[in-house]
Amino acid sequence: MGTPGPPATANELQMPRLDLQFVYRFMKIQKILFPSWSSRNVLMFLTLLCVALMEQLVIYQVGLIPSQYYGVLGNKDLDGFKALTFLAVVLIVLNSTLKSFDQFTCNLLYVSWRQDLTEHLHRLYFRARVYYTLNVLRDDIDNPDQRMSQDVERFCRQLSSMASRLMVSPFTLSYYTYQCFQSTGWLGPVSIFGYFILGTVVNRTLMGPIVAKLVQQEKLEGDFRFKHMQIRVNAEPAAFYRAGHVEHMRTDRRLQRLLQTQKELMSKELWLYIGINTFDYLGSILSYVVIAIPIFSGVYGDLSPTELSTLVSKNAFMCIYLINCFTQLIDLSTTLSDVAGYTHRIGELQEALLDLSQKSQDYETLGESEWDLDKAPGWPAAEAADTAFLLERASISAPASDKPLIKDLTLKICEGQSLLITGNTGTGKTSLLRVLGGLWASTKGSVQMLADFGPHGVLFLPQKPFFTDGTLREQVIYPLKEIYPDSGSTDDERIMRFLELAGLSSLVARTEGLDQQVDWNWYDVLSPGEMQRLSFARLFYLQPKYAVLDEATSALTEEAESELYRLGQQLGMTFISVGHRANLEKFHSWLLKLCGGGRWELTRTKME
Ligand SMILES: Nc1ncnc2c1ncn2[C@@H]1O[C@H](COP(=O)(O)OP(=O)(O)OP(=O)(O)O)[C@@H](O)[C@H]1O
Repeated sequence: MGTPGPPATANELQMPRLDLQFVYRFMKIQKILFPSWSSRNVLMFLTLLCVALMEQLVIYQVGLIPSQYYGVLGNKDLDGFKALTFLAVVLIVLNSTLKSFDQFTCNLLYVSWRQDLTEHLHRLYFRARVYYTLNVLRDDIDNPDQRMSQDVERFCRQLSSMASRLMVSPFTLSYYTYQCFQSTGWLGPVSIFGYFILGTVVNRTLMGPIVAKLVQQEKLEGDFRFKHMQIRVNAEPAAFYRAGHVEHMRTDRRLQRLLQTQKELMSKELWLYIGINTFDYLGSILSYVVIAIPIFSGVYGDLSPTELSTLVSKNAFMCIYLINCFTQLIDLSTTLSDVAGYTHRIGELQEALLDLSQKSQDYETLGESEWDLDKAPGWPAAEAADTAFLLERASISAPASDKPLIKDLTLKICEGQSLLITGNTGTGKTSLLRVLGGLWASTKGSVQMLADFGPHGVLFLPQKPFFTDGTLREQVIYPLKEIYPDSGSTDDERIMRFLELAGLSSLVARTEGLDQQVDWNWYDVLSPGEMQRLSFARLFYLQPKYAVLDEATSALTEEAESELYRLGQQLGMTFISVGHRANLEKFHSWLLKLCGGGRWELTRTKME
């Protein structure tokens, strides 16, 4: 096993472009959006296609109406006029209904795509401990949260806005190419296609730098949001430091960087807009150029001026329609460059997540089901293991460091043989727990966890207490889900008893019961000592056989600390604790002292 470190990825060196990698990533995302032929999204996509085609048919009919008015008005045909007006009103109502339905289906498709893509990324992100590795140990993927929230949202929105225009284009293009060919021969379609290819090449060149800039802009957008998040989460310490001024300056600096990049993006987009508009307007005279060539080369030499102008008008109509189809596609260039930027950001994240979840599966022993109902407290426990951890000549280093924190540690942690880990700051106490918990791999030797995670197995209380959003009950039973075996009053009694034992009876009054939804952030309203007590209430409720505690009582008095450890012992827990106070020794059989530079000493303690 090697130390997990940031693997050197080619992504860091590559500028995101409109290239093959974009196509590859785009197709991979499409597989998530359209998982099978019978999927909901395919059905919605087909509905959208039908609506868009019907819309085109109706638009064509509406386009013919003005010329028919000339006929009925010229002939003073009142009945014809009434019938035509009725038809026009019906067609216009039909057209606006279809257009609105088109928009509605696009919006539904956007929501459905967003749901599928975000849920897919969530599945990978929350699998095993991928979220930890990605956020803490890898630095090549910036702001995964921004990618899963805003980037996915914008990608799906832009893609859905392109969808209906893009999907009808093969049909309209084929139809009008045929019509254009009928009226102008091969010259019309060939020159229009040539013009479109030229426009595409020019636009693609102009879009290249936009994609890279957009990716950079989204990164800075994520950094800016993160800064605000940092202030929000740390508002109290910041206020103690009177940090408003300095944080104002730093937050503004991030904003400036973001806005500067946005301006650069806009100036790059300016060139693309110039390209698109030039192409649009040049296209409108292209139809006359197409007609002019045979006229000046004498093909229509024998036609009278009237016949010639009729021919010109007919040909121009078909050419303009065909050119219009192409310009609509070219107009999508700005949207496409946005989609390409988001595709790269989401694609990079997806690749990193797949890579990490693949690796974590290789040495993953914890299945999600292990936190399920059948292992909850009060439920018949599976045969518990006598040994929790077995380390053989294990060496540990911090990520991306070759200096060992611990060298050649051989250790067996068995039931009833509690272990206290001490040592100076930075000697690797928490790192050892990270290796025991499977967050880090050892650099040498082997580390085995022989007991399961969870109730009746091993439970970790990290140095920073962790609380989820939700009720007091959800904090206590965490990370079990809502279902628990002794539901109703039996479970309530247990929770109340453990809260009382942890010295938190008053908290129940504050939250007005176990199941009252609170709208506060638990970190803001609980003192550090209360947070540690609540973590212990959780520990008592879950009753693991082995409790791994990382300075879990550092904010409490020695008496409170002893009391909580004593209760834990009475509940039959074996402790693996990191702590500094001599007071703790009496609850442990072994003392592992980390001396720095990889050295360690393992001795027996004098238990009470
Ligand atoms: N994610 C990380 N990336 C790189 N280095 C890290 C990381 N986490 C910890 N370290 C480094 O590893 C060393 C050991 O850290 P560790 O958290 O194990 O210390 P500790 O002994 O628990 O200290 P303390 O008593 O302050 O809690 C420290 O020098 C720390 O800076």
